[in-house]
Amino acid sequence: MLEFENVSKSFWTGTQRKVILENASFHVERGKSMGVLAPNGTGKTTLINMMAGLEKPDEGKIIRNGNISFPLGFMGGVVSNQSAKENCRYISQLYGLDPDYVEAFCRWMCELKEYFDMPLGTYSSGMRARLSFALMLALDFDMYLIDEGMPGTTDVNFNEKASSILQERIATTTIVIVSHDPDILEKYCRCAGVLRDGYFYMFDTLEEAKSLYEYQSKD
Ligand SMILES: Nc1ncnc2c1ncn2[C@@H]1O[C@H](COP(=O)(O)OP(=O)(O)OP(=O)(O)O)[C@@H](O)[C@H]1O
Repeated sequence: MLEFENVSKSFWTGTQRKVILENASFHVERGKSMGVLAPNGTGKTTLINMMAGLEKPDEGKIIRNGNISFPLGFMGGVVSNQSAKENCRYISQLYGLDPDYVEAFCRWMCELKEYFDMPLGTYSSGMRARLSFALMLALDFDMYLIDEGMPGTTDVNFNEKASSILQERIATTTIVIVSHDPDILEKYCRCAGVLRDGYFYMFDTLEEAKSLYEYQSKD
């Protein structure tokens, strides 16, 4: 469903090469949700962006089959001077979905009240995070890409609602979560990888990935 074949990626900072991935090969199977453990600053966002097709590898191939989401938190498609209602209806049309359904789902999910009809420019970062998450769930993807677990919202009700919807979705879709925190992966993932210093190690179970990650973290 998603396959990395000998993928390499690095950034030139002006003084050195920051290596994100060195010749990495792994795949995500349909129905087998995957976690990736990676310390902060090592390339979580870059990896998720490559999975979403937003960032290209320097070398190697990324094969994407099925309907893969944009990364949770990615707000590239929304327009700040328009309301959540207008954005939801517009984006639903781009994906060929019923605008009434997408609007109703997001209105229920994010609990933005009157702000749902006000421009996004008036939202707090938590409100934007809630809208982004609701939109992602409304758009019915085969695979959901999530950077660092749940959105950065302190709204306990929303987090509980979002977490239970995501749990339900696991039965019919595939989720990829990249995080520095093994506890975040626990609830959702059936297999996991570890990314560190450009090397990607894939394991059949989260337990094995955690053992390596925790061992490496002792250094
Ligand atoms: N366009 C770029 N040019 C140069 N360096 C970049 C670029 N994009 C990312 N980097 C660097 O690559 C490294 C990995 O960045 P990335 O955002 O993917 O990591 P991350 O694990 O998601 O980080 P964090 O945990 O801080 O969210 C960082 O050192 C970052 O500064």
